[in-house]
Amino acid sequence: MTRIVLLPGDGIGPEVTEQARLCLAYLSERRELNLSFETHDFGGAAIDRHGEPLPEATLAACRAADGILLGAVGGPDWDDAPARPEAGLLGLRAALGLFANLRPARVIAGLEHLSPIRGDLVRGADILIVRELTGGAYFGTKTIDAERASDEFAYTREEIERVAHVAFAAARRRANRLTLVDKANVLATSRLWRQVVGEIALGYPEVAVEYVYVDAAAMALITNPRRFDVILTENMFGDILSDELAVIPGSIGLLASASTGTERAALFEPIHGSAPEIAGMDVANPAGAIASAAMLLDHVGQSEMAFLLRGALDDVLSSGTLTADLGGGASCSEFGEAVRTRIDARLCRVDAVRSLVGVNRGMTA
Ligand SMILES: NC(=O)C1=CN([C@@H]2O[C@H](COP(=O)(O)OP(=O)(O)OC[C@H]3O[C@@H](n4cnc5c(N)ncnc54)[C@H](O)[C@@H]3O)[C@@H](O)[C@H]2O)C=CC1
Ligand SMILES: CC(C)CC(=O)C(=O)O
Ligand SMILES: [Mg+2]
Repeated sequence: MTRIVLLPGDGIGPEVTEQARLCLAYLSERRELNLSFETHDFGGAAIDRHGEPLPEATLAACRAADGILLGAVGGPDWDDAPARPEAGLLGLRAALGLFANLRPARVIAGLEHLSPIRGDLVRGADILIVRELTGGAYFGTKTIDAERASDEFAYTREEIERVAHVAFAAARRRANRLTLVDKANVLATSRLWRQVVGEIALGYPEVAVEYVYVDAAAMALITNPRRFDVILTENMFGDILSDELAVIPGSIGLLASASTGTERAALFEPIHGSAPEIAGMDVANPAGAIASAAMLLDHVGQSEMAFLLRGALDDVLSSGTLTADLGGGASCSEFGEAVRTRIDARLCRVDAVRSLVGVNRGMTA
C-alpha cells in the first residue's frame, strides 16, 4: 500500500487537489497501484477547525506518508489570524527537512502561442528551478516594531552544499548546464553560495556552470529562456523567479513542484497560491496539481504511470481543452475529466501494444 496524504488547504487548493486525486485514483484502480488516500486539515482550514495551521495530527500523518499532495494555503479570511496559514506551510517544510524544491517548466511543441512571450523565444524552452526551501530570509529571525523591522538572511555552507548536489545531479540527467542565480555583488550570503557551488562543481566536470545576478536573470528568463537548463538559487529568489518561470509556458496554473529533503516524506504541490478571487468557481487550472501528482508517482516508484499521466496532460492541452487562465472555456473539473479520458486512451494503447507483442512472441515461439 502506498500511503498518500492530501492537504487540500484553502481557496482553489481543494478544487485542484481533487482533480489530481481523481487522476491518481483512476490510475490506481486501472493498474492496481494500491494507492491509499487520507485527507488532513492544513492552512487556514486548520486554523478554523483547530486554531493552528499545522495541527500535530496533520504533521504526524505527513511523516508517515509515502507522498504528500498539497493544494495551497492562505487568503484574506486569515489576514488577522495570530498564526497565518503560510506559517503552517513553512513549518511543514521545516519539520520535514524539505530543503530542495524542484520546479520544472517546459513549453510543449505546438503550444508556444499559450505564452504571452513571442513563440520564437519560448520554443523548446525546458527549465528546472532548484530552489533552496528551508533557509534564507523566510526562516531567519524576524523583528518588528512600529519604527523598524528586520528579516535575517543567513545560509550555512551545509545548507548550500546539500541543495547544490541536488541541482548538479539534476543537471547531469538533463542538458548538463547549471546557472547559479544570486546577488553576489552586494550580498555576503551570495558570495558564500558562489564559493561553495564553485567547489562542488569540481565534482561534476561535465556540467557547465555560469553565475548570473538575480536582476539580470529575471530579464533573461523571459527574453532568452533557452539560455537556461537548471537554475539553482536560494529560497526567496527561487520563489519569485518560479512565478516568472510560469509565464514561459503560459500560466502559473501549469507549474508543478516536488520538495524533498532529509526525511522519507516528500511533498508535491503546484507552485501557485490559493487564488482566493477565483476559489469555489470551478475555473482554476488543475494542470499544475495534476503534474505534481505525476512527480509524486515518480517518487513512489511508479515512473511508467508518471510518464503516462504527463502524456495525458500534454494531450489535453494540445487538444485545445484549456481553462480560463489560458484563454479557454473548460472548467477545472472538465479539464480533470479530460485528463482521465486521455489516461484511459493511453492505457488502452499500452494494452493493445502489449497484446500485439504477446501475439507476435507467440507466433515466433
Ligand atoms: N504554496 C502556497 O500555498 C502559496 C500560497 N500563497 C498564498 O495564496 C494567497 C493568494 O496569493 P497570490 O499572491 O494572489 O498568488 P496566487 O498564486 O494565488 O495567484 C496569483 C494569480 O494567479 C492566478 N492563479 C493562481 N493559480 C491559478 C490556477 N491554478 N488557475 C488559474 N489561475 C491561477 C490567480 O487567480 C492570481 O491572478 C495568499 O494568501 C498567499 O500567501 C501564495 C503562493 C503560494
Ligand atoms: C508562503 C510562501 C513562501 C509560499 C510560496 O509562495 C511558495 O512557496 O512558492
Ligand atoms: Mg511562491
